Amino acid sequence: MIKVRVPAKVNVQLGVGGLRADGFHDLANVFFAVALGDEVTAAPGEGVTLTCSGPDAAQVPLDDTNLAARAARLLAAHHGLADPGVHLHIAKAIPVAGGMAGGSADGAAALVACDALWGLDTPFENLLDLAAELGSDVPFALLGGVALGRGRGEILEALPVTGTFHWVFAVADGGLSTPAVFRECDRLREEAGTGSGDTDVPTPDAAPALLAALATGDPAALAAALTNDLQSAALSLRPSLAATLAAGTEAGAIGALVSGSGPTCAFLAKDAEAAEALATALAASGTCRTAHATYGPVPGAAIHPRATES
Ligand SMILES: C[C@@](CO)(OP(=O)(O)O)[C@H](O)COP(=O)(O)OP(=O)(O)OC[C@H]1O[C@@H](n2ccc(N)nc2=O)[C@H](O)[C@@H]1O
Ligand SMILES: Nc1ncnc2c1ncn2[C@@H]1O[C@H](COP(=O)(O)OP(=O)(O)O)[C@@H](O)[C@H]1O
Repeated sequence: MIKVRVPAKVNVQLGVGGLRADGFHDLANVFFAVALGDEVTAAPGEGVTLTCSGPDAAQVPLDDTNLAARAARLLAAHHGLADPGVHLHIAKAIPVAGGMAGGSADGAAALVACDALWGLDTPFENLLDLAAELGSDVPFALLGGVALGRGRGEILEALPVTGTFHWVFAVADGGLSTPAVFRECDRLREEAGTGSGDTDVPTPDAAPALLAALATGDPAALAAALTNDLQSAALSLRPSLAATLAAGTEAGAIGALVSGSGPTCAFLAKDAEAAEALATALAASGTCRTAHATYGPVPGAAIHPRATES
């Protein structure tokens, strides 16, 4: 049995370019991996089967659309395995459809777990290519740390970072659909008269102040540099998130933004103690379902050394 831990992400910068002909947007996506994560276990089985546990398990599809199952089948096909056998179990802690790339994390974890279970020893570069076939966010879940994602987010460059940053995530009731939030971003741009195509919208790039804040490990500077071009679209589709962001700021967060396509809201705290107090205040604020204190950056999908047996 192989157990893999995999992190969720927050986008500390999400610069969104225009809509491309292939339906994706070019991004300057600065991913940041946090300790809040899922665990995916791979055990010998017949065919590809799946179970899921955790408070949000009922919202996770257990059919072939699940990114963990798709990852197992893609890896098997890559190696020409005609009859792959694995039972995957997802212990789900990452909010579902929350803008924290939980499905992508499980896809990355399943690639690593099945690779080990089946003794394939696939080179990391090939795993990254398979991950990009599964989804724009999946390669980062393999890499972890902090990275700039270009293209649709799949072309990664690891970024230098110093120290540990402390975060709180306020989990909303219900999710938001990623394609719907990108569509709303395009609609708001059209409405503002700026155009939404890739010839109208400038190609985004990582902000120098953000890169410096990460490299020097300065939480106040990172807080000041947090940006998300999808935030107004997420707020447009879910206006109640404004109250969540305000509650976190009033409770002492030094920075606040919607995580990716939302609706989870992310708050930066000055230290671990401040993060715990902020999570308690947010959970009691009535503006979210629950709140978790966590930290990062942490590594990408990795086999848990003490949970592996043959
Ligand atoms: C917005 C982000 C920010 O990291 O994550 P979430 O907040 O959803 O976790 C990502 O770009 C989500 O990546 P991911 O969830 O892997 O998306 P994919 O499966 O590749 O694409 C789903 C759909 O989202 C839209 N999409 C995604 C990526 C991108 N660069 N441009 C897009 O327009 C497209 O409509 C696409 O059909
Ligand atoms: N392993 C998985 N965990 C969660 N959702 C999954 C998974 N595989 C596929 N999905 C589907 O992907 C959708 C987006 O989920 P998720 O990746 O959690 O959110 P987001 O795209 O906001 O980061 C879910 O609503 C669900 O239908």
